[in-house]
Amino acid sequence: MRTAYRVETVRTAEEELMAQLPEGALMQRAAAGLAAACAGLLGRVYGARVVLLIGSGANGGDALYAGARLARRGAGVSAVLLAPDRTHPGGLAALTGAGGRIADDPFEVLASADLVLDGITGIGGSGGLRPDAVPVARAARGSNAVVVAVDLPSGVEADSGEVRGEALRADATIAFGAYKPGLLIDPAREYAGTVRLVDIGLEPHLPSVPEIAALQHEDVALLLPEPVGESDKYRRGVVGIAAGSARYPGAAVLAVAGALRGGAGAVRYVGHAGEAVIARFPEALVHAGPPAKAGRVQAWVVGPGLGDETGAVAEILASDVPVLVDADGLRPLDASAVRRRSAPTLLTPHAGEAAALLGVDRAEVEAARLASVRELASRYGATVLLKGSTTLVAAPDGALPVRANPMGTPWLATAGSGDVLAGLTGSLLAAGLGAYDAGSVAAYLHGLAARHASAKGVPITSYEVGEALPGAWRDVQDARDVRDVREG
Ligand SMILES: NC(=O)C1=CN([C@@H]2O[C@H](COP(=O)(O)OP(=O)(O)OC[C@H]3O[C@@H](n4cnc5c(N)ncnc54)[C@H](O)[C@@H]3O)[C@@H](O)[C@H]2O)[C@@H](O)CC1
Ligand SMILES: Nc1ncnc2c1ncn2[C@@H]1O[C@H](COP(=O)(O)OP(=O)(O)O)[C@@H](O)[C@H]1O
Ligand SMILES: [K+]
Repeated sequence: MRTAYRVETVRTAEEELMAQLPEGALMQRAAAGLAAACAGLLGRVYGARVVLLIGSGANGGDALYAGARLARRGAGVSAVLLAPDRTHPGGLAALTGAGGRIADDPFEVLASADLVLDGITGIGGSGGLRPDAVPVARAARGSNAVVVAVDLPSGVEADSGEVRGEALRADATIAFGAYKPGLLIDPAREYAGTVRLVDIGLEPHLPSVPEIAALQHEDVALLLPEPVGESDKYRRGVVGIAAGSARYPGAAVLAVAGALRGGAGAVRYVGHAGEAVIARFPEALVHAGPPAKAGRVQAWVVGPGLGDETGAVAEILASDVPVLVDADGLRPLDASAVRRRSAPTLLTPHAGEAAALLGVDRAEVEAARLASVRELASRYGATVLLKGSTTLVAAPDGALPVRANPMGTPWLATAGSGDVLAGLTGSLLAAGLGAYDAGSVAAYLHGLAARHASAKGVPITSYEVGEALPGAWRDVQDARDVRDVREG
């Protein structure tokens, strides 16, 4: 599990740790890790041209001390001071003492740089790059240098992943002690490039519950449902899929495709696209009548491709089993009906649907994913999975970390892939996972399946994502097998 903590939490932990260490030791740990990472990226330090972009805080201090270490190993290091009268004094003295220089013309040194270290702002920054830093950050991006952000790409909001103005686009970010939410959530995550964590000994001082959590293979493996000796198809869980319409029969097929690969013992399809479903999946149980007459299920999925035929939504919400509401099912959604439910509800909007539920513009949701998913979960008293470039899952209980899916791929931005996700998630719900786990495990497997299907980056169809789910499942399960062997 990768975990991220808010700035306030990181600062408290840092203060606790610093109180146990000699003055300046923590910054030296950070700088040593940073310099080592830069050396790795450069391959050869001797003779390399390194440019440091230095702001007014300790983030600049880290960059200056790391620059000094690289200068001692023979790199030509120049510092661009963006706030010359507030530059970290110890860091600057270390750099000049090691033979580093202060650049007169930032654009000249950037034009020939091999590596740029962004030490403009870290966790103390807010509100995008200041105007004087913007042309410098752009020149860094436009150069041939590898751009490395110190702790965070300058200009992004550490706590939310929002980018409220210009920010520096890095190829890599070397983060100290802990991830910050912005390193795991778009749009900021995109600015960070590849993120590497440097251990500065912070972990024992961080609280046990993070702000954001991102599952990894081993975590997902532990959550996958698995049949046991006494299992039969009913005990494994039956998922009901109320999806598709005369106008959109494909959504039904895709939702069933996802559901058949999600661990439930049987998939019941209810709606007007039964023929299309059965033609593709003879194993599906098909009903044309109302959901209440379809037979017992352990979880419902309602919404994909319903078009205007949304009559089933209220009926399904009145049931006493977990319900996933997606797509067209979200339009007629009544918050009080959702809040009244005794069983869990999982809403899976994309940004446009989330915006309609919140009464804001789509762009606002995309810019502030974390705030949006939290607000929806609290307003509806439901678990919410917000789809898109970073899929987030928030539980109605705000005390749980929001889960950020690390496994997405933009190749998933193809019509119908959300239907596959809805079916898959419903199947996991029917198999017994809670809404929070089902949502995050499904997003993970769905993203991994899409990566498999688009191997080496070829366009994929949503049907292929469904077909690739068993491969993704196997991949994740291998992590469990490795752990079992390790633990004897
Ligand atoms: N406290 C410590 O001992 C440690 C701190 N560390 C480093 O310290 C950083 C935090 O340092 P600070 O708290 O000094 O804060 P920062 O260095 O992140 O930035 C704060 C300074 O930037 C200015 N500023 C804020 N927003 C700005 C913007 N948009 N554009 C330009 N300037 C802006 C502020 O006026 C302030 O002077 C961490 O990100 C990390 O890099 C690490 O060295 C680990 C140890
Ligand atoms: N840029 C992106 N990066 C990663 N995943 C994306 C991106 N855009 C969309 N997705 C994913 O693709 C799926 C699309 O679902 P949805 O928007 O409901 O489309 P549809 O209604 O066509 O099925 C979701 O799982 C979403 O998270
Ligand atoms: K930075």
